[in-house]
Amino acid sequence: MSDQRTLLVVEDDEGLQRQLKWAYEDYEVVIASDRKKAMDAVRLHEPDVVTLDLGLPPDPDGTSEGFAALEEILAAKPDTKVIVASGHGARESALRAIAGGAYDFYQKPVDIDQLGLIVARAFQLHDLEEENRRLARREANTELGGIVTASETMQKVCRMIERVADTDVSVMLLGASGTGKELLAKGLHESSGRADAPFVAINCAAIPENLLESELFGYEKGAFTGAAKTTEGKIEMAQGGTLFLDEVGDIPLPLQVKLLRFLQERVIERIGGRRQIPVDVRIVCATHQDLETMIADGSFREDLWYRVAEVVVRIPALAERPGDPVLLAHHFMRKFSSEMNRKLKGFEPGALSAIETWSWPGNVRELENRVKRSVIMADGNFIGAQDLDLSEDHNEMPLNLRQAREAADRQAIEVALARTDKNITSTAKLLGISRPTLYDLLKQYEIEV
Ligand SMILES: Nc1ncnc2c1ncn2[C@@H]1O[C@H](COP(=O)(O)OP(=O)(O)OP(=O)(O)O)[C@@H](O)[C@H]1O
Repeated sequence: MSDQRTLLVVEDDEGLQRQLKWAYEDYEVVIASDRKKAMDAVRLHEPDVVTLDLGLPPDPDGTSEGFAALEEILAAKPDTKVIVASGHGARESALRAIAGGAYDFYQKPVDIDQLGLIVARAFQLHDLEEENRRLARREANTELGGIVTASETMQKVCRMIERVADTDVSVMLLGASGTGKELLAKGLHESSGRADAPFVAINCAAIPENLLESELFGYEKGAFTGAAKTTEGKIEMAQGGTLFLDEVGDIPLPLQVKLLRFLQERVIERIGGRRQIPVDVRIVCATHQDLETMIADGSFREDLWYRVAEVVVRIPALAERPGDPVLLAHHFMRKFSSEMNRKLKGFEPGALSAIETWSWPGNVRELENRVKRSVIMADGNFIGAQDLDLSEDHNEMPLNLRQAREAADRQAIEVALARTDKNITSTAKLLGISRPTLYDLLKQYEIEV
C-alpha cells in the first residue's frame, strides 16, 4: 500500500467520493470534502496530482471555494498537477482555472475512464518534470552568482557568503588567483540588499601605483597635468552598492592610510577637491597574498586589516576541490560551444584523465582558458588532451624562429604569472624586466591578468 501514489480527490458529493475512491485501484485515494480538509491533506500527503471540484461548501453552487483551493494548493506545492472538474456548461471557469495554473479539466458528469487517463498523464508529466528539475540541479550545480561546484568545501564557502550577504560587514576573500574570488564577490553583492546599486571592481595590482589613488578617489578638473575634467573615482561610483578591492595587498602604504580614513569616516575628497563627499559602500576585498606576514613586516596596516576583514573567507584552490575540474570543464565546454556555435559532444577519456590529474596552478581561470582554446581547436566532436594542451607531446616544429620566441616568451610569462599568483611587480621581477615592459608584453600577447 505504502508505495502507491497518492491521488487527492477534492469533492463534496458523497456518491462521487465513493465512486472515485473505488475507481482508482492503482492509487491511494485520499478524499477531502472542502477547502480546509483539502489543504490539510496536501500538507499531510503531499500528493502530486489532485482532482478538484470547483463547487465546494460553503459555496457548492459557485466556484469561489474551488478557485481559492486551487490557489492555495499551488502556493503550498507548486509542482502539484491539479485537474479541475468543470460543471455542465462551465467552460469559462475551466479555462480560468487553467489560466490560474491548473493542469487540465474534465467535464462532469464524470467519465471514470477518461478521468483515469487524464490522472495517469498528470502523474507521468509530474515525474518527467521532477526528473528534469533533478537533472538540471545536478547538471548545473550552480551556487550563488553562477558558481559551479560539486565540492563540499566550496559549497560551504557559498553558504557562508550567503549568510553574511545581507549584513554590511566587510568580507575578505583569501585565495589564489583564478579561484573565483571576483565571481564570489559579485554573488555576495547580488544576494545582498544592495543588488540594485552598482558593483564596482578594481584590481589594485593591475593599476600602476601612481594612478591607483585617482582611480579610487577620483579627481577635480585641473588637479594635475592631464586632469581635463572632473572624474569620479571607483569608490564614488559604487555609491549605495559594493566596492570590490581585488589584490588589496598591493595597495601602497600611503594609500592604505587614505583608504583607512575613508572607511572610518565614510567620506571622500577627490584629488584636488575640498568638498567632502559622503559615500555609502559595502567593502569586499580579495588577495592571494599572505596579509598576516605583510602585517608582521609592516607592509600592510593592521588597523586597515581589521576594517576590511570583519569576516574572512578562505577559497580552496581548484586542485583541492575533488570532481570540480571535470565538472567545470563540461560547464565551460557547453558555454563556449554555444557561444562559438560548435557542436561538441564532450571530452575524450584521455582528456578527462588529464583534466583530473593536472595540478591547475592557474585554477579555474586556467581551466576556462584551456577549454575555450580547445573548443576552437577540436577537429571532431570530442575534445582531446592535445586540444587542451595537456598532452606530453611538445615536439612539434614551430613555423619560424619568431614564432618559437613568441611561444617561449608567452610560456615564461604565463609560468611567472602563475607562480606569483599574477602579482605584476613580482612577475616583472621574476622575469627580470620592468613593470612597463611586462605591461607591453601582456598587451602584445593578449594575456589577461
Ligand atoms: N566555480 C566557478 N564556476 C564557474 N566559473 C568560475 C568559477 N570560478 C571561477 N570561474 C570563472 O573563472 C574565471 C576566474 O574567476 P575570478 O576572476 O572570479 O577569479 P579571481 O580569484 O578573482 O582571480 P584573480 O585573483 O586573478 O582576480 C572567471 O571567468 C570566472 O567567471
